Amino acid sequence: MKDVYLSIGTNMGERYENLQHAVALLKETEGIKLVRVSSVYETAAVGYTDQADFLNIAVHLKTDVSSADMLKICQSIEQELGRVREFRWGPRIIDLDILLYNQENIETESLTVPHPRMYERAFVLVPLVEIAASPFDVQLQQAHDLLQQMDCENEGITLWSPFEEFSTVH
Ligand SMILES: Nc1ncnc2c1ncn2[C@@H]1O[C@H](COP(=O)(O)OP(=O)(O)OP(=O)(O)O)[C@@H](O)[C@H]1O
Ligand SMILES: Nc1nc2c(c(=O)[nH]1)N=C(CO)CN2
Repeated sequence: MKDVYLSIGTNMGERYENLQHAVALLKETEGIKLVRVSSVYETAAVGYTDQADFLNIAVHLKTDVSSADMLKICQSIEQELGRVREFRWGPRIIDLDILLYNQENIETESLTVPHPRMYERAFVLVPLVEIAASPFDVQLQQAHDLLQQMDCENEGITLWSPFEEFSTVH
């Protein structure tokens, strides 16, 4: 089975419930095994900054679903939760991004993996490194190294709910 890492973010409505809902839908999806969910982090908006703070998590999955189908699953969960795409980097009920897919480099019209902006985003790297499985995975090692070079306090990242609390709810 392939190791896949996703980033999930939300800054509209009941943010914590949105995360729980998205994780529950992933768990219910045939062919996906949920390995680990990170703690929940509250993070200041990056990119377009004049919007509410986000809650962000990372999840580790094992699956034989192809990367193209994984993207479709992410998009269908976004739709199920009622995401309306207003503008790039704007507020959203839920956003699921594929960070890493089995250490592969993927470049298609609809999918770029590793996610092109993940290595500059502390809101992605902090939860990802928390649940990172293998020290031998070059991409995860790179995430870890880059995070160490960042000053996370300046990035406005705080622990909102620890891993144990989140993972016992569902
Ligand atoms: N690794 C990836 N994970 C998810 N979507 C991706 C990825 N690579 C490319 N995409 C494409 O990006 C498109 C736009 O995604 P989305 O609306 O979530 O962007 P965004 O969240 O506003 O910005 P960002 O990509 O910087 O997080 C999707 O339709 C999808 O085809
Ligand atoms: N803190 C934070 N900022 C963001 C996020 C996010 O998930 N968290 N997602 C964005 C769209 O990709 C843009 N900015």
